Amino acid sequence: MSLFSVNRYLGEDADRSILKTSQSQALLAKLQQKAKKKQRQTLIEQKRELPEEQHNVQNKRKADKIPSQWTSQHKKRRSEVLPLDVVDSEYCEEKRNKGSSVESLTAPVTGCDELEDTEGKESREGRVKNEPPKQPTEKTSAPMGFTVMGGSENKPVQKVHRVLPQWLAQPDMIQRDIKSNLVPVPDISGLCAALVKKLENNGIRHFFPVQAEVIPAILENTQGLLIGRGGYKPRDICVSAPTGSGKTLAFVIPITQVLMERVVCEVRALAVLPTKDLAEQVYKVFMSYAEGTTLRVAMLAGQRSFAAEQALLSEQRGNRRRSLVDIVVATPGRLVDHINKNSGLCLDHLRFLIIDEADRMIDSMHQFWLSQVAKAVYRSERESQTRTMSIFTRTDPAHVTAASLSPPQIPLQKLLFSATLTQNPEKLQQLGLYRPRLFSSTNSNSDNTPGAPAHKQDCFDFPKGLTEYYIPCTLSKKPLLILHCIQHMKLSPILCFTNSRKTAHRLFQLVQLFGGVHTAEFSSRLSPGERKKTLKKFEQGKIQLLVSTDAAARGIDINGVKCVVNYDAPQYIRTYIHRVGRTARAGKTGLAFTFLLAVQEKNFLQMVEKAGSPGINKQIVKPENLRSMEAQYQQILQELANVIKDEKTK
Ligand SMILES: Nc1ncnc2c1ncn2[C@@H]1O[C@H](COP(=O)(O)OP(=O)(O)OP(=O)(O)O)[C@@H](O)[C@H]1O
Repeated sequence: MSLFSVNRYLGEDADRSILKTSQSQALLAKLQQKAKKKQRQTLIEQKRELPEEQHNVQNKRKADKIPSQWTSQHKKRRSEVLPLDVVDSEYCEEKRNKGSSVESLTAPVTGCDELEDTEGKESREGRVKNEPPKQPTEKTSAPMGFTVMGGSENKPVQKVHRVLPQWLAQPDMIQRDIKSNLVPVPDISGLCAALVKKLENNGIRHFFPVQAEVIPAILENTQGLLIGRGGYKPRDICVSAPTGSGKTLAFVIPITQVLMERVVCEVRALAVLPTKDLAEQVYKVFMSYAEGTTLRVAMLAGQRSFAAEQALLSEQRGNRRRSLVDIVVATPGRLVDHINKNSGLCLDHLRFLIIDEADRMIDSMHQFWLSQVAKAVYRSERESQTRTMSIFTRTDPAHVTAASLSPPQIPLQKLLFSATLTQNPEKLQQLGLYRPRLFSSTNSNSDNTPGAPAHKQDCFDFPKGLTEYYIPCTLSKKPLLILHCIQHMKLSPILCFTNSRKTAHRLFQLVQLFGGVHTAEFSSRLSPGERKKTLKKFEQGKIQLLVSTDAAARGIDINGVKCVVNYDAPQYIRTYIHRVGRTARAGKTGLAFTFLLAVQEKNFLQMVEKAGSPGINKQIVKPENLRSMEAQYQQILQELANVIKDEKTK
């Protein structure tokens, strides 16, 4: 028997399953009622058959007003007819329903005592007032009048609404429309002239909305020796803004600004990204703004040998270790390697931990990379003092008290960025955020009161300049459709996504055999060097169709993608958002097409609508528009079969 129950919000799917459960429970209740009715009928029939002698005993007792008692003989006989609990409760109920005197039958039976407390009493009073007998309620008739210990009860499952904590329910809002909310760079205070000049040289005279909000928020907590204002620990910052909205500069600029004032070189900023390609991209941005300053940046993503990376990190001078970098950009696996192998990466002075593509990084939390970083950051005081002569101490995060803040501290501030940041507090909790502050371009809570239930699932923002379409099609027509997009709809350059490496390769081969279209593939089949070259060619407009796996779906900033095509419909909404987000970046416009099979249409459209898409338009491509290519297509399919065969033998 459960003493209490905890109702948990399990997402919309759970709600649906609750609905299903209540439906099945209703069905069960109906069946139980039917069974009960049948039992009652049997009972009545059996009662009629009770021996004359027993009726006489009962009648005699009633007449003499003998306190109602079951004689052992009576009990025995009743139990011979039906099991005791069934007989007693049903029989009592039957009697009561008929409005007859039930005292003689109910009094000695414990299960019926319970009934007496509630319904039985009422019915007697009712009879005194000559009121008509009441119909038994659900409670009295339920299960035979006895409280079933440990049994399953037919209670409807309570629907639990999601309730967000205040910081998630009430974010600092970021304007969605980039173009009409540009903020001139000099309007943001706290940036030195050199950095403003560098921004200008890079063609940046205005900040995008996310940058205008987040840069001051990061700068406001940093003074002098990097201790929070008034000695307090700065709040962690989470940023959820659309793809291509400029999140990278939102952390690169303030971090560069803060660290430019440092005296001693130590690792003070660590940016963690899920893939090598993304790490390299962020590394390049840091490098471009660190150029001309004394700041040093290193990348730990396995692009070089471990020893080469190690040499970048620190050098030994006598018995002292000297850091050679201020900013480290890393992938989780390589980072953990360096921490565990004690390669010279010292995180004692780490001030900023940037987690880009945060939702993906949370998913990879099973790799325990964050706990390894935390271990390296909060090493015991004694241990760290033997290695570095520091005036700072760093203690494990705990409650903030006057005592805990009295020695100088280097606070560690976490900065999370994503276009699809989860709003699941349980997932975010894994990051151990300190008084987090959310900047978001969507408010998923329709009711703005703090703690009010949010009924929607995670809802995301789409780039303003993006127009979404879907094209209903059949499996065999997909290759012709992509060619139609290039040759007749003139949509190139197209970034085309497939769900697997194999499909990407086959489609690439097929389009090549067709001829007339400059095509390339982008997947883990290629080495990092080849991938880099391919992206460069695509950016230069030398490739009309780039067929890619999801390797290029997240975070990759490719200039001039006019159109994204989902050759295979993505299974998850986050994948869709990141794929289509490779176009319509930095306030520009872009098109996204998704090829949908008839069986996929309903679910896919529902998924996109639920995620907050402003609308996805239907684009029909008539079969006659593809007919001119069909004969060649059939011929090429045969050629392709031979190419595949050759490939396999090789
Ligand atoms: N203030 C600005 N002015 C002009 N261009 C900008 C500005 N800020 C960023 N950009 C450009 O916008 C593009 C997108 O920026 P960025 O890659 O940072 O987007 P993002 O929000 O990180 O996207 P994603 O979520 O897809 O990773 C980049 O090419 C960047 O150079």
